[in-house]
Amino acid sequence: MTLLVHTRAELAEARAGLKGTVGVVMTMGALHSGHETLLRAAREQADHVLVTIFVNPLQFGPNEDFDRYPRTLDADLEVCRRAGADVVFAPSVADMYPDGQPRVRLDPGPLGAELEGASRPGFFHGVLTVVLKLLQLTQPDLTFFGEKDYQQLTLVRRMVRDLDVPVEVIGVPTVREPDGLALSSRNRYLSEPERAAALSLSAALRAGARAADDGLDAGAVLTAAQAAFGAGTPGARLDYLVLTDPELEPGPSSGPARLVIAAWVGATRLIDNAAIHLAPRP
Ligand SMILES: Nc1ncnc2c1ncn2[C@@H]1O[C@H](COP(=O)(O)OP(=O)(O)OP(=O)(O)O)[C@@H](O)[C@H]1O
Ligand SMILES: CC(C)(CO)[C@@H](O)C(=O)[O-]
Ligand code: BAL
Repeated sequence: MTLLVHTRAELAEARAGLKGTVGVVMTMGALHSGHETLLRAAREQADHVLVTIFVNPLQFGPNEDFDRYPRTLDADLEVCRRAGADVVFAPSVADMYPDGQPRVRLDPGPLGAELEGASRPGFFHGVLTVVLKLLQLTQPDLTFFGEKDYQQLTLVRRMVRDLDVPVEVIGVPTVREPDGLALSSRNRYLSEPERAAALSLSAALRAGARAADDGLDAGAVLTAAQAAFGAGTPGARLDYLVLTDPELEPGPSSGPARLVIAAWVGATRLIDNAAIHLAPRP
């Protein structure tokens, strides 16, 4: 049985009833198979699964999609039930921020101003603040984050390490549509032609990974990825396409690397990333 709770008091009571290890999956709802994979990973690795569903106003910029973000609680509960979640915590904004917007917010450090943080100022302050609050409220042993939001996963890991938060962060590989598009709640915004244009992101990542597998160097990997992006169905506008090391520090010239991409498709901003293995330099 899946118990739905809305308030802190209800959550505290439900949490006290969970004996054994607890895995928490944080979401903004509009659940899809990517979320379901996180829930199933939690189901396998923890005795109990607690899901949070909260569209966090703190991480949205003034011109972003907070108001229009899909809210589909009934369908989300069905997904949670199917995946065997024990508790769903779906607070209101007033439940989460009873004193209004918090004046104290977590500083994500320099990486918080790069990539997603450069395009969405204040985004990671809002994300890390709500993640820490939800960790405090739910007290998990394990918490699961998708690699699709790779910079978010990296910063959550860093926060947990830097602030000694007693939880294990588990990264879950990106779930994709058969044609390569990374599942994302924002895919719901896409029209049919935009859906076709959105494939430019994953095509760029695939081309970059192929170039690295062929032994090409970092510069050529990036060039191959840019060319594949440009050759996709018109309609996607690149925000960034960057080759970094696995910690999102500036690009390595050999060994493990990460190709990260963000693009606008119409009014929708999508992100994706892939692991790249650069050949050893001669
Ligand atoms: N395709 C996916 N594969 C694996 N994990 C995912 C995928 N999509 C989302 N997640 C993870 O689910 C968690 C909740 O994400 P969220 O509710 O923001 O969904 P989303 O699809 O990323 O939404 P949005 O479209 O707003 O970015 C995050 O840890 C996120 O990385
Ligand atoms: C981690 C999160 C639930 C915080 O609001 C959100 O950023 C998300 O869904 O990835
Ligand atoms: N999926 C990460 C949360 C956000 O884009 O707002």
